[in-house]
Amino acid sequence: MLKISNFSKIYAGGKKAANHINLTVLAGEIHGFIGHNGAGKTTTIRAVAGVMDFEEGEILIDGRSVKKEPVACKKKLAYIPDNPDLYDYITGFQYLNYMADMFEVSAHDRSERIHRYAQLFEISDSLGNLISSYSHGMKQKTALIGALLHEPKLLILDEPFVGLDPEASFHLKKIMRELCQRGSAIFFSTHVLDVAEKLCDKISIIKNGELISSGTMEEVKGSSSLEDVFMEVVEHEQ
Ligand SMILES: Nc1ncnc2c1ncn2[C@@H]1O[C@H](COP(=O)(O)OP(=O)(O)OP(=O)(O)O)[C@@H](O)[C@H]1O
Repeated sequence: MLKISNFSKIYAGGKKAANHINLTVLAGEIHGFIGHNGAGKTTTIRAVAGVMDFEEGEILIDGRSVKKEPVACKKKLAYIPDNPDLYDYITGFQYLNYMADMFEVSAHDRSERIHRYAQLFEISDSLGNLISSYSHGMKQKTALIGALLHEPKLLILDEPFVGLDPEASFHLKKIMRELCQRGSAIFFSTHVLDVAEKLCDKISIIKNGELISSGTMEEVKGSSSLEDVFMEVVEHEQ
């Protein structure tokens, strides 16, 4: 579903934030992306989501190039940045209908999904209010619902659990598993290693723009904890 080949990114000013990254996420997989602050996670995620240009490499979504077929790729994916900026002066409900229109979600499906997810995330009563009145977590929940409305083939999340209350985190993990069971793929970054260890089928560790470990959870961590392996590779690998 997602194939990153030889991806490199050099920012204006010369910072090489990603260096020849190769990574594949198959349909039905939850793939966690971990690394220290400034390692290159957001850079990679933004390139995959098609919101940042890059000089070298190729990124394919369901076999189509994010560079050559950006619209076809965007139709298949949903992307939530680490700090989602929504439109302040519309209501949550208007925002969700706008997203549903963009992704051509039928009236029946949007109504059922908005209702179901809003109830799960306990924001049904706020959807009629302006987004400017929402807390950070409420904005995040609204962005999540908007991302889920068209059942994306690839869901890309940058630090999805930051700012969510424990109940919402629980529901999000369940939704992520269910989405993958229906054949979608998920690629997400996190600093919460316990969550990554429990939730992910595969894991990739990035350090200073280089992928230093990638594979199934068993391949990457063996019988150790993910935290121990992370500390070891981040401290000792080049
Ligand atoms: N727009 C930019 N211009 C120049 N350098 C940038 C830019 N964005 C990011 N960088 C640099 O690229 C490197 C990777 O940043 P990135 O945001 O991808 O890291 P990250 O792994 O997501 O970090 P964090 O866990 O702190 O969110 C960092 O050294 C950062 O300073």
